[in-house]
Amino acid sequence: MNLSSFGLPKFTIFSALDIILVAIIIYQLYNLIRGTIAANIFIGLAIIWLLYSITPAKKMPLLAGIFDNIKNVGIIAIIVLFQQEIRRFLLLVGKNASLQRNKAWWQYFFGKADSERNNLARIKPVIDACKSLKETRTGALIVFAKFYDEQFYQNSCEVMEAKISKRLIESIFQKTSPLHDGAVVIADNKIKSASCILPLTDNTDLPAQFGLRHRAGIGVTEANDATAIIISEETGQLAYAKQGRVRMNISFDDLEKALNRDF
Ligand SMILES: Nc1ncnc2c1ncn2[C@@H]1O[C@H](COP(=O)(O)OP(=O)(O)OP(=O)(O)O)[C@@H](O)[C@H]1O
Repeated sequence: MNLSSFGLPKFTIFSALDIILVAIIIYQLYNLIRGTIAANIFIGLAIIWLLYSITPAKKMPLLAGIFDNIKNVGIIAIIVLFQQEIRRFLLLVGKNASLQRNKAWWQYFFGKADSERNNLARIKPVIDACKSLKETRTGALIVFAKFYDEQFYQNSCEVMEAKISKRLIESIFQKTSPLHDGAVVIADNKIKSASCILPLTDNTDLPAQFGLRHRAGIGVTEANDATAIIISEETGQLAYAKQGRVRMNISFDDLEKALNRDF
């Protein structure tokens, strides 16, 4: 029996592909906004759209008129409101695709062990530095950027282009260092910059004890394809931020796993 005999469109390989691709896009969008302020905006827009679709235009012309006007500027409003999410989504699609391809080629030619060793070489000094910063209760903010967006970082940072080393990270965050205020950004196997002023998150659901350092650490992961380690000067605790969400009091084992997975 043919589905089209019921008046349904014919199901082809392209229909399956269509459904799979739309499902992937919806899943990625859901992942991008889950737990962030954008999720609340999305719910707000969905409520307005629902009200618009159930408002009887002839019986309630004033309300319908307002919704009509909102609809007319809708696409521009969506672009403005979700600017950061759209940017992250496009970065994810573009840059991740090429990074993954490079990783796959690297592993194909040089083997998995080599690429893991390479990963450890950049993660270990950072974890060792975090251990010592935690012990001495030195506040720190370390950002791992998958893609170093020069425009985004360099306006507010001191350019470093230095080898990743435990002692360098420790000395940057010493209170007497001129570079200790702000964040260190790691990308492309290097400490790219220090003393970076990052955008703060607008999230209102964060714990009261989260000050500017934590807000900047979370904010950068909302605006960019990046993760961040935040070491609290007050408590010495480590937090790990990713896609606008934060894991508090993370252990060093979990931190290593997270960095291995995300970076
Ligand atoms: N926009 C920003 N980008 C990067 N770093 C920032 C930014 N704003 C503040 N900081 C850093 O955070 C420090 C102040 O941290 P604050 O005490 O407000 O944060 P906190 O989240 O409570 O952390 P802590 O637990 O370490 O006190 C500043 O000295 C500066 O180094």
